[in-house]
Amino acid sequence: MQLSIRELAKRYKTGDGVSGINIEIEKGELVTLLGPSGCGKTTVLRSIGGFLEPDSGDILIEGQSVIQLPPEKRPTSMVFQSYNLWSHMSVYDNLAFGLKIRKMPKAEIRAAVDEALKLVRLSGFEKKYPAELSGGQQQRVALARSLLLKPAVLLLDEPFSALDAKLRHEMREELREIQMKTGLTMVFVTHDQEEALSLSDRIIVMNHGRIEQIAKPQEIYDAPASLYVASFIGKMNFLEGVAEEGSIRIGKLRLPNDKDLRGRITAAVRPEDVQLGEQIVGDNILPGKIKQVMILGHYAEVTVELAEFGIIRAFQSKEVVQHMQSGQEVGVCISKAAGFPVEQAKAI
Ligand SMILES: Nc1ncnc2c1ncn2[C@@H]1O[C@H](COP(=O)(O)OP(=O)(O)OP(=O)(O)O)[C@@H](O)[C@H]1O
Repeated sequence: MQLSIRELAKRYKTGDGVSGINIEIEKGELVTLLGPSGCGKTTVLRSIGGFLEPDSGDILIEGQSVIQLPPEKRPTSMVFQSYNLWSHMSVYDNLAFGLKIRKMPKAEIRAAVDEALKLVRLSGFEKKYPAELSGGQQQRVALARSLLLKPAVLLLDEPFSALDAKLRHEMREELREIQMKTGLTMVFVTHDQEEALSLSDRIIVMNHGRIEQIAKPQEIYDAPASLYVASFIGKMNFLEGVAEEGSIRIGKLRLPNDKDLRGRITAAVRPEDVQLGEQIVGDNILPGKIKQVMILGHYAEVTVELAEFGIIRAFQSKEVVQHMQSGQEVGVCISKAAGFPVEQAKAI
């Protein structure tokens, strides 16, 4: 394993912190720590980088414990949201600095800086100063500076959150390219679920200082491990239901139940698993009334008020909703639901 985190715990004086953190990351993986503000992502990342001393637990990189080492002795490098470039130094000097300290010969430094700038698409920017660069360019320089140090694990703390949406998208793609070219292991912190879903090999979803789920993006989306993950990732409907052996009941609808759950549950239903039709009576149909139809490119988001269950949202193709309008009665079918114990709703 490239990076192993074992039973990491850190409690601040305020009582906040993280506990029971166990993570195994393979070489070349890009893993994101995802969760809302205050859930403990930065605490985990800083512990890996050595900027923060955990109360207990161990961190191993390439099989060696690094827990006793200061940040500069660890085989890690951190990219911060705020870039942290030296404003009085040119791009070249910002990049060369760490290598000069390591006493690398001048010619080698030049070659390494050239290569790093090429990787972040900033060849020719050597003589510029940080103030002459855009936010995205400054972040690319910061990234190049970290890459130059050839860390075993690159740590990225919300590196793109200061950038506008378009640039953020571009930077994600560039980071993915860099990962493919270098095969570098990366741990990326974000509170943006879209960023995590589009970037990661695996996502670690955190909540209140604990890990809720570690899985590939598709699995996190299709099979959330808890109601919290279900509510945090993607759009989701929540309906009251009852779980029995082999089935989940939502009113008169019966859906397969693949979990060992019984009794009252909260059923989570993705909008793409809701179908609308003109037929409003039937065994597998819940009656409802359309509240709103919103066309978004090739599909439409339709909001329906169900007689017994309140609001449900459905993603439909544009063709299906062509003749639908607000106030119209519709039949609602659900093809798939995941049940969660009702108590989990309190933990969100
Ligand atoms: N130095 C500190 N002293 C006391 N409490 C702290 C300290 N640093 C963090 N905390 C608290 O610990 C919890 C976890 O913080 P952390 O910064 O790890 O969360 P985060 O998920 O990275 O949040 P954000 O996305 O806002 O950076 C929060 O409740 C925070 O207020």
